[in-house]
Amino acid sequence: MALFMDTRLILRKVTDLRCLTPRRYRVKEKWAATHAKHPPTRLALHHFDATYSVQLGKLWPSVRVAMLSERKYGALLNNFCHDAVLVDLQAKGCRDFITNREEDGQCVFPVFTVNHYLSCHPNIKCLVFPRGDVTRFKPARPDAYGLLSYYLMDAASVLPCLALDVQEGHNVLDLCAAPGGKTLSLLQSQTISKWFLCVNDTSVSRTMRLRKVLHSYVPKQFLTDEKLRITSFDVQVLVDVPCTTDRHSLMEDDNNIFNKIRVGERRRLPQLQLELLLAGIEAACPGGEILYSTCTLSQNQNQGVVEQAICLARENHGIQLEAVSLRPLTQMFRNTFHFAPDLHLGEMVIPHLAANFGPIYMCKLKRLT
Ligand SMILES: C[S@@+](CC[C@H](N)C(=O)[O-])C[C@H]1O[C@@H](n2cnc3c(N)ncnc32)[C@H](O)[C@@H]1O
Repeated sequence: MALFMDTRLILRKVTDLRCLTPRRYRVKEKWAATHAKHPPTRLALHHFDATYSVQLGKLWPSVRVAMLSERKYGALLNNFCHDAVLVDLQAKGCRDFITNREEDGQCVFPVFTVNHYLSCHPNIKCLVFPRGDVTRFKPARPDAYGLLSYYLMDAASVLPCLALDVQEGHNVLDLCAAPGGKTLSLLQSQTISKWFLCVNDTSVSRTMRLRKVLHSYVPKQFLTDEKLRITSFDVQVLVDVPCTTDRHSLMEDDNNIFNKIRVGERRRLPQLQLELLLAGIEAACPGGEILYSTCTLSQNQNQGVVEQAICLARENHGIQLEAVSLRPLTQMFRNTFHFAPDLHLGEMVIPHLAANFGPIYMCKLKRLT
């Protein structure tokens, strides 16, 4: 017994790394200097409590609990990978929420409308654990060619790509593309060889991450200049703008937009979002479609930006736009995600403890002139 106690004592001492650090290198942590009195995560929570309790009313307490809990991921399957991970993941209890929707019950929309989104993206597969199951995915492993088998992302982030509805012959512009989750979803489409994709992002470091993601998941023959260009323009435009990234802001103090030194940047966000959406609208041809998306619950950054963009495009550029209903899409996935009820413009996945995805806001506009 005494021996056992001694061993435990020694172990505890060894795991306390301070005893392995020479005294002159030890740093005494200074709380006042190293820990902000009001960490950005707390500032974000105060801000969200003030604005979202008004905006979401009685929904806010449950959305708040979900946002402060561990988020749920989806595994976007990499169709270019040669390993049979789909069967493995299904054996673990996952299901592809896009094609396997039995538990979504009866659909109230005509079959042709519901199937429309899927007919264009039969290959996009995103696996999720069932409602209420918070099992984590293991990191993806490379196949014999070095391509990773799946990409972990908020499963709701696939919805803007489905909503964009890319078809053969389209030119696609992903205006704010890094680190590349949505680009990768778009590239999984069966018709990838029949359209051109242009991806753009201002941030050099994030564009490097985007390149790394693409090279880890997509074979070289699809990354040639004729198929994919990493810069900026055309018909279908995905405008996935920078926003207050509500979940990140609540959970991580690093790189947090609620940090006091970033107040100006945060206040300028709606203006930047408006400029990006207008750039996307101008880049689209008449008849083209623009998909605006964010990962915030904020009305100012969502419907507010879209309303202003519709107005300014008409007044300043003579461009007429109409909002395209995404209701068929939300009906399709209503048992996988929780959608905000009755938004007058666009649709929004709201976090819920049983399906802790989002927030993801999306609004589709069609350029008429
Ligand atoms: C929400 S993230 C995009 C996430 C990406 N679509 C994905 O699914 O992985 C927003 C991106 O917008 C980029 N960004 C910020 N200002 C921009 C600008 N003026 N033009 C283009 N991209 C911009 C940021 O660098 C950031 O990578």
